[in-house]
Amino acid sequence: MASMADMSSSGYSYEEIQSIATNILTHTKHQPKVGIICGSGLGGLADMVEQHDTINYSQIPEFPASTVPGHEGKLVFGLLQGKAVVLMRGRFHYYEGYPMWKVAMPVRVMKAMGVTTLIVTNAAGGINPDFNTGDIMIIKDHIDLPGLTGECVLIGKNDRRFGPRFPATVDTYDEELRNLAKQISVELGYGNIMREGVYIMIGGPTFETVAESRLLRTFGADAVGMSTVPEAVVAKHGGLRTFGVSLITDMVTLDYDKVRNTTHEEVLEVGRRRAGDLQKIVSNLVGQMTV
Ligand SMILES: O=P(O)(O)O[C@H]1O[C@H](CO)[C@@H](O)[C@H]1O
Ligand code: HPA
Repeated sequence: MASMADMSSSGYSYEEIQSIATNILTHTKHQPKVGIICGSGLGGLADMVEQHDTINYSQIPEFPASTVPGHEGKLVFGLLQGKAVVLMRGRFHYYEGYPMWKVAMPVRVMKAMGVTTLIVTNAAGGINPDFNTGDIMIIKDHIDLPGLTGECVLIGKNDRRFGPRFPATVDTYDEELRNLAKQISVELGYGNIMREGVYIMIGGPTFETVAESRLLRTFGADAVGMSTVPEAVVAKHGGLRTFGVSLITDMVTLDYDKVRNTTHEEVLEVGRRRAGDLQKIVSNLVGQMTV
């Protein structure tokens, strides 16, 4: 694949994406319909997958490498609650040095493999003062801060086979799936920690200053993270149904008298404690959704 896209281009061609997908499918007996991208420390969902085939990213030509602790760098195919899924145990982030298109390129590969529904999970900082560490937030909407400032994942030449030049994004997160997830959460006894809100993406890797957190709050954001939005935008562009969910792993500092440092270790630690709850909700959602 000598002509593969480089850092300066707008991404892999349609044919290149098809070829990557075809290559990956030779490693598995499954034909996934649901794609799941696991957030920091949230890869344990893969352990619930039955009859699994696991492929390291390093085995896949043209796939980026995971460089962040809590992101293992594996594709896991198998059955989750009886549904054929593919999980990314490890996602790519802009702050790792990847161009935006490369961060989200696995979503196009998933679609080329036959995926019609995308589930994105992440660890996020709580901005809404009514939230608590350990809460689970269904993403109702997002703010693409990099996109608004000129780093939209869809910048570059548009191939209509991927989607339209000017996609609407108002309904990126499927209402039916959000409602089903809320119902499942209540049934599982998680009603008291379940939230719904707006996720804002920052470029990272710095955690926010107090002034920045205050700014993000005035924008109307409930939670902040460094991922998810490029993936969801590419999914919407490609006509995939999307569901997003955040585990609130820390609360951002909005008060100069209560300054505290957020660390990635803390994010992973909360993930270790609460990932099981998120996994139960997501696996039940997959089990009950129509595909
Ligand atoms: O969004 P995910 O991949 O869950 O990870 C979140 O956790 C990391 C910071 O601790 C950042 O990468 C942030 O985006
Ligand atoms: N800020 C940004 N990204 C994050 C945070 C945060 O507080 N927690 C987890 N990911």
